[in-house]
Amino acid sequence: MTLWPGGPWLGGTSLETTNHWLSPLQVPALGLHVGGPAMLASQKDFNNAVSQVKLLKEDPGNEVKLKLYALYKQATEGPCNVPKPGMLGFINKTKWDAWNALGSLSKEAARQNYVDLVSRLSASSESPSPEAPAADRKQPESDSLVVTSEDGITTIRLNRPAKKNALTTQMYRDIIAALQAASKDESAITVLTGSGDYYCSGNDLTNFTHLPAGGLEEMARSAAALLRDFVNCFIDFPKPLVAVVNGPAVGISVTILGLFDVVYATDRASFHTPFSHLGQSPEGCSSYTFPKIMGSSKAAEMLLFGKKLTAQEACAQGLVTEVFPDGTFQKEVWARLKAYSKLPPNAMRISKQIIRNREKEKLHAVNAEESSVLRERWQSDECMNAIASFLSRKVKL
Ligand SMILES: CCCC/C=C/CC(=O)SCCNC(=O)CCNC(=O)[C@H](O)C(C)(C)COP(=O)(O)OP(=O)(O)OC[C@H]1O[C@@H](n2cnc3c(N)ncnc32)[C@H](O)[C@@H]1OP(=O)(O)O
Repeated sequence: MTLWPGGPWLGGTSLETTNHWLSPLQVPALGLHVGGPAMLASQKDFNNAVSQVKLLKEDPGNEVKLKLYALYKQATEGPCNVPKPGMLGFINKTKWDAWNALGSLSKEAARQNYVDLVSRLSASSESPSPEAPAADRKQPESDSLVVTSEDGITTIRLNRPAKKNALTTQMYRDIIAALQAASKDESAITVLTGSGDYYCSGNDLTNFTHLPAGGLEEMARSAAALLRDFVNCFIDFPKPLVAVVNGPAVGISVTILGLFDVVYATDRASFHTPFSHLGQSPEGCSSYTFPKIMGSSKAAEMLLFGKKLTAQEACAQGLVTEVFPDGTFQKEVWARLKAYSKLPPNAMRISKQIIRNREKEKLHAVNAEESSVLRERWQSDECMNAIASFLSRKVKL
């Protein structure tokens, strides 16, 4: 099926005509409503993305063009409220379905998703080769992250055991780079794990103490942008992604587990999302994935009240795939992963795509919204006081 046949309606499939992808109504003079949370893409970002689409070197394929179309319509006109085309207008109907599927997604979130999608397309069309061998991998900027590739498995290891593997700003950036490299390398499976007795104690709370020249507002803006980019990488990661949870997990290291394909945990692990205690709100798409995984009331107990789950409880709730005795955890898990890594990699990728793809746009929208809400939270007294209490050693979770 081609959704973009040559013809007056949509233009052809060649890249010279990509400026017609959005032309059922001809791209209007973009006099769009701008509003909503300030951190979402600006009108200018959106206009730039619309121009950038026309410069893509590779045709992104019909499925992606359909997404671009739907997001464009939602961003410029809001939810689909035009009558459904009849069966004979097959292309119109397919496009209508794509737009309609975005439901009540706000114009601002659609605009952000459009900008994110174009930026991902631009990045991938600029990448020099689809396969970056492990030897060419750019090593992380600091020792706090160690990336290795062996036996068909790329392992990203948080390596700051003295600080319970708390995530510094540089570590978020390094993880993003490591995931981007892993998505293109020869490995079949990618693993995230930690060094020492903790898996990860979440965001390094001292990240909030390095105030840039623009003050608190600028700090919150850039942290929200980093958070959004970080979580987007997990949403889009194309290969099987496995968390090897070697000890307690806190905050964002727990919430993103909903974006992993498999989660193995030692029986020493615990899972803690103390957002209210910290004056913060959920991220990592957990406001969407947790209720789906464990039901809304169990999710609320974790995300609103900060209930800490044992590994067995997390497994019973579906957040963890399997729990292993601590004494044999590493041996058992790695033996299993090595066996899985020998399975045909393309089949695993394609199966993951089928399982995850229809959720992706939703997850991007959730991520944009959560990041936007957190940007405000990080500037609140509740959050500032909680962080100050931790840093002055008055409170430990
Ligand atoms: C830009 C994107 C932002 C995304 C936002 C995400 C939100 C979150 O992730 S919220 C979760 C934030 N995490 C926490 O609140 C955990 C705070 N840490 C603790 O409560 C405790 O340290 C612990 C329960 C994790 C461990 O307690 P334990 O007694 O075993 O060890 P400690 O002596 O406290 O820790 C050793 C050492 O590590 C430092 N540290 C631990 N966690 C953090 C952290 N999250 N941020 C900064 N520093 C941390 C702790 O201060 C100790 O340091 P010193 O040895 O120098 O005192």
